[in-house]
Amino acid sequence: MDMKTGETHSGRGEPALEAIGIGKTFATTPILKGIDLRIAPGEVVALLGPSGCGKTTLLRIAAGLLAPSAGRMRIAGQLVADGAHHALAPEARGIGMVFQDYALWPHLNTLANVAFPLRMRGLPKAERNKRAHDALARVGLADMAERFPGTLSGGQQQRVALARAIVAEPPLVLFDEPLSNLDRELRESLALEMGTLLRELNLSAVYVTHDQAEAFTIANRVAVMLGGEIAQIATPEALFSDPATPEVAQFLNIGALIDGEIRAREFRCHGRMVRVTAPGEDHADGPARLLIPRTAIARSDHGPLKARVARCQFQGDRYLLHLDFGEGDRSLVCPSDSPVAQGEMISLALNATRLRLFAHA
Ligand SMILES: Nc1ncnc2c1ncn2[C@@H]1O[C@H](COP(=O)(O)OP(=O)(O)OP(=O)(O)O)[C@@H](O)[C@H]1O
Repeated sequence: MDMKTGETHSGRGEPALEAIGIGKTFATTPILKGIDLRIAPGEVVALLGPSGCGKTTLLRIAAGLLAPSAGRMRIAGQLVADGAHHALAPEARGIGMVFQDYALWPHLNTLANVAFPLRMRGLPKAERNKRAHDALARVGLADMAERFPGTLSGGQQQRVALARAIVAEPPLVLFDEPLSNLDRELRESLALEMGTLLRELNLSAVYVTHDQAEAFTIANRVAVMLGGEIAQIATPEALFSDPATPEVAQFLNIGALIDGEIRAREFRCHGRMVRVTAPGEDHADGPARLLIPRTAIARSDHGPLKARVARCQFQGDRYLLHLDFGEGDRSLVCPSDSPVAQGEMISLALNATRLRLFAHA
């Protein structure tokens, strides 16, 4: 990278980010366990996972705020971390960052805030103002250059933060839960806006969030992180239709997971309320877990699947039946036009192609 202009000369055809076997141990506790991740130029990957799974730690390693204990990382082809011995300083990585709290300077106007990283790199004033104006125009704030952050809405401030992150045309932008401080409604509309903007700008980005809807709205691919590992990385649609493990299905709350066994190509659960032909390829006899996604069931008087109604919830335009399959699993719900008494058994039709079977390890 040219330290004066902040231009990154490493190849744009290289992956925006490449992590190979990244590990991180705090004291004696392994927090990241061999993370492999490759982000193509123009791709947005969300790191999605429960609190403590290591998302922020991985992001901080990419930013250069933490060194890994093991593994290598490249940004746009440039080696930025190699085990615990070599780590390029954050400011030498040429990346953009957007944080939870926007971190805008209250005493600088929008244009000066956006131009700030260029000022740090010693660009002449005319050049940095021109580039800051361009970045503001790209996020749709061309006419707000003179305004101060305190006079902007939360959404506008977030767009200023994005303009500042992209002003030096970084090969990679890191987002650390940028919408998590906002209330739900604003978060949803901003996620939609941010997703559209990231695609239009053709940015390469890592986007950390624990909000599934936000990850699905914003990212091309979502990496589900569980216990310091990437349990699965795929498009949102593929995660839902083909979760790699029961844990991924459970974290994404796709439907009910029922323990049982396969015998002669038939899955049965011990409570005997579920008995279906085992979906997919040949399965060996033995203990297994069946995933019944919410999208696989519908009420039907003569359906093959039986469930007990645990709760009937009135929702204004319909009822939502919370179902119990006899093992205390209440994660399946089914809409209904009419109320059903608690404890009543109902029949369900099944879309067998959507069922998923996991053999017990
Ligand atoms: N500097 C540190 N020293 C010791 N332990 C740490 C340090 N930083 C993080 N951890 C631990 O590493 C684990 C992962 O933290 P991390 O912040 O990466 O999780 P996260 O997935 O981003 O969670 P959240 O969504 O709550 O931010 C946690 O158990 C945390 O307590």
